Amino acid sequence: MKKVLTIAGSDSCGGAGIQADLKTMSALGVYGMSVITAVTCQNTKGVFDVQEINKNIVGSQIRCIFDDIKVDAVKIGMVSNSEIVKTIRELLLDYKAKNIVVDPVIISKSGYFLLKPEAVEELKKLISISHIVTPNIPEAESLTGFKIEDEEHMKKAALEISKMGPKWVLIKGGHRCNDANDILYTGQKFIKIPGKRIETVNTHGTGCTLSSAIASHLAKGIDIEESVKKSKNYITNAIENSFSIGHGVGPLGHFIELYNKANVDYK
Ligand SMILES: Nc1ncnc2c1ncn2[C@@H]1O[C@H](COP(=O)(O)OP(=O)(O)OP(=O)(O)O)[C@@H](O)[C@H]1O
Ligand SMILES: Cc1ncc(CO)c(N)n1
Repeated sequence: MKKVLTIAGSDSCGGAGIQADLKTMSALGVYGMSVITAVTCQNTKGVFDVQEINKNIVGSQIRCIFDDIKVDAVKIGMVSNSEIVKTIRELLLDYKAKNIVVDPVIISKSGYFLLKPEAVEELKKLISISHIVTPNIPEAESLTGFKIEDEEHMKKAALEISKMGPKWVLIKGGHRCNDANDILYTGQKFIKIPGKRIETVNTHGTGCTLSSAIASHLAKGIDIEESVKKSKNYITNAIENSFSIGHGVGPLGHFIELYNKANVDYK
């Protein structure tokens, strides 16, 4: 069985972060492992408190895994502060980690800063060692410093972010209200990843789920373009099967049987 590591924050209500990552990996038939960078106190209404994990403990978790287990892909989500980001980058380089997917988590849907603003420069260095980076529109705006209002701007942002050194860039369009099209930049060309917009409030953890799905598909040896397309199918189905559990933004449905029944192109 392929083994995928998520390095991210814990979400107490289970919709995003480590919990969403592990649910996605199980649904896609890979073995999920975790390095926790922060514990967030979170529910469907928002993020209320955060305890960052000491960088030495983050480093120690990473060493425990790589010293013992062959890791087929790594997904990185919430990384909280510069010291944690630097520790992760240095160790992944030391261990020659492959198939690194960076979801550059900066701000939660509810508006809570999950990355200290001064850590953005360090985050760019982490992006430089990634196979693929998957910013949403606000994150792409923070990384590039310009406003993104249409697909041309998404392409311009992809070009700018590509100069930071990742092999591929996926700009996610979930924050635009008319469609759910994403733009993939291969370093040579743009590929439009079309998406149909689903009208629901229950979209907690969409970014975490998409990046974990990409890491899971890469781990299986699927090429990057196909991995992104299969993961887009997975996220669309998970949003279609999302549901309400509290008073706010509910989680996605990681139900592989509904995914298979939907007859989406997935092996
Ligand atoms: N309402 C929706 N209908 C269909 N697809 C959506 C919808 N919202 C988001 N998506 C898709 O979900 C994926 C994740 O994109 P999104 O922009 O929501 O990520 P995100 O903001 O990083 O998520 P989060 O920070 O909540 O984890 C993208 O492929 C996007 O197009
Ligand atoms: C722990 C965690 N990671 C990522 C997100 C996505 O915004 C979130 N809400 N919580």
